Amino acid sequence: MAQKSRFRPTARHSAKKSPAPSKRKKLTAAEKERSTRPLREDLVLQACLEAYALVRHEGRLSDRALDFTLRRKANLYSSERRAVAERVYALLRRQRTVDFLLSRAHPRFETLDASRQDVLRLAASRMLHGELLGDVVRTSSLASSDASALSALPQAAAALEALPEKKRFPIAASLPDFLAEKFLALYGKDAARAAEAMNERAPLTIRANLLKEDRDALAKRLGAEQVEVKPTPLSPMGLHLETRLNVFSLTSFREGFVEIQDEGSQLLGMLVDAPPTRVVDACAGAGGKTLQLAAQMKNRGDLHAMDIDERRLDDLKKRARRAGVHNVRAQHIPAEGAEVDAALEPLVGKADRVLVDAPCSGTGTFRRKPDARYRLTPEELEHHVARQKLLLERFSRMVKPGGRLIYGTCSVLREENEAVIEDFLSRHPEYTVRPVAELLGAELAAKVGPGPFLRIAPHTHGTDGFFGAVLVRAK
Ligand SMILES: C[S@@+](CC[C@H](N)C(=O)[O-])C[C@H]1O[C@@H](n2cnc3c(N)ncnc32)[C@H](O)[C@@H]1O
Repeated sequence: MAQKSRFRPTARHSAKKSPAPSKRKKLTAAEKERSTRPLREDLVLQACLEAYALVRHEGRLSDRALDFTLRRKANLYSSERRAVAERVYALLRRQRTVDFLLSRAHPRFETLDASRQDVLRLAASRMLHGELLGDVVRTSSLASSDASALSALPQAAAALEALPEKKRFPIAASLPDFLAEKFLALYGKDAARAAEAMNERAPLTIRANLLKEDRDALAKRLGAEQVEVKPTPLSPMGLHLETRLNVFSLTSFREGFVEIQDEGSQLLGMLVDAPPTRVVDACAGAGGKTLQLAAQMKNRGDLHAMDIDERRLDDLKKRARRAGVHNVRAQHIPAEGAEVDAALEPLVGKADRVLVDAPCSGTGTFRRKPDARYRLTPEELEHHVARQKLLLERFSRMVKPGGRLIYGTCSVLREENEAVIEDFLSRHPEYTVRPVAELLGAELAAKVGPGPFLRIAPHTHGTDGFFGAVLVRAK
């Protein structure tokens, strides 16, 4: 990034991807007027500052901070709420770049108070995303010395470009140094492209609930709700929403025809290929994949959904009810100690499939959680890896002879993926790798790419980053 072209005026945030109002629903005269009205920039700025400060200075998660702020700002119109979310996310994605540029462009940036710095950060980020200097200055309530710093951003960007690659890349990609190193090692000459794609806005993707109808029927149903969709290129049950809207407000959602799920997550779910017998989803969370597995099982057999987080399991139960899923048994399990063994004992050696969708660094989902990268530390990554190895070991005990163990993460890092599998196989000669191509079918396998594992990422597949491995236990 940080080529001078970044400062060329390109599409504006809301102008670029806002749905055509007429496509969505018939607007009342008042709504029509509001949707075409210019943003009340002072209110938008206040809301951006509040949400951003909650993330940057108080360590809140970005989605929660935005939710919290926007709930309190009930007077904002939907176009303004969208602008707040887009601007805050855009800045979080480019935070390190923006800070570097401002520290070059503004002689006293580091000594300014936090809120003045944040006003400047938001303004610089908008320029970085293609808005015009004049528009940004006019709508940003900047002190005049701060406004002139913005006009020095292109020179600061040139200074960034002139840095040696090892220094430039982490700043340009807006990644912590240790992660940037890992990206370079993993992707080599494609590292910049990989990081760029992780800094793009993610598509809004849904999965058709195949217990009710297939994706073509769902696309028609959504069309009747004035929602434009496009089939996902890889998953046969996915649709990208072309219109930005609140999915929860759709009748199709409330009636259980739709689940929000990234296309990559759907592909990982497909690897389970769950028969209608006994299946365990060991880290089920709120059930994104559990519901997909229930559909694979045609709502028959026993699907054991386990997690240590009771609240997520409560969500799972609600989602299962909405989706018309009847074969799930949600089980809250302890995280550690002898009680874990006792909780799993009845299923030891009994499951045809065990999915371990392990907690991970989330490096594959940075486009949705742009602040996550700044929280991740090398120590935390080590902790994730140790836990992944432990969980794979622990839950593998439930796989019956001839059954399959499916391991997945939403990380792109080898230490959380291939290395965890290698470690497991070194201690378990009774398991062999089943190449994912055999489960996905020739056509899809060709699109997903070579190798025994599922390894997808935003820059290569347009999905979130996911890893999946299928291990078969000898009979
Ligand atoms: C990647 S998330 C799962 C996402 C979920 N499968 C989905 O598709 O929506 C990992 C989950 O592992 C759970 N977890 C963490 N430690 C665990 C443990 N010791 N045993 C079981 N689950 C655990 C977390 O609570 C979290 O819900």
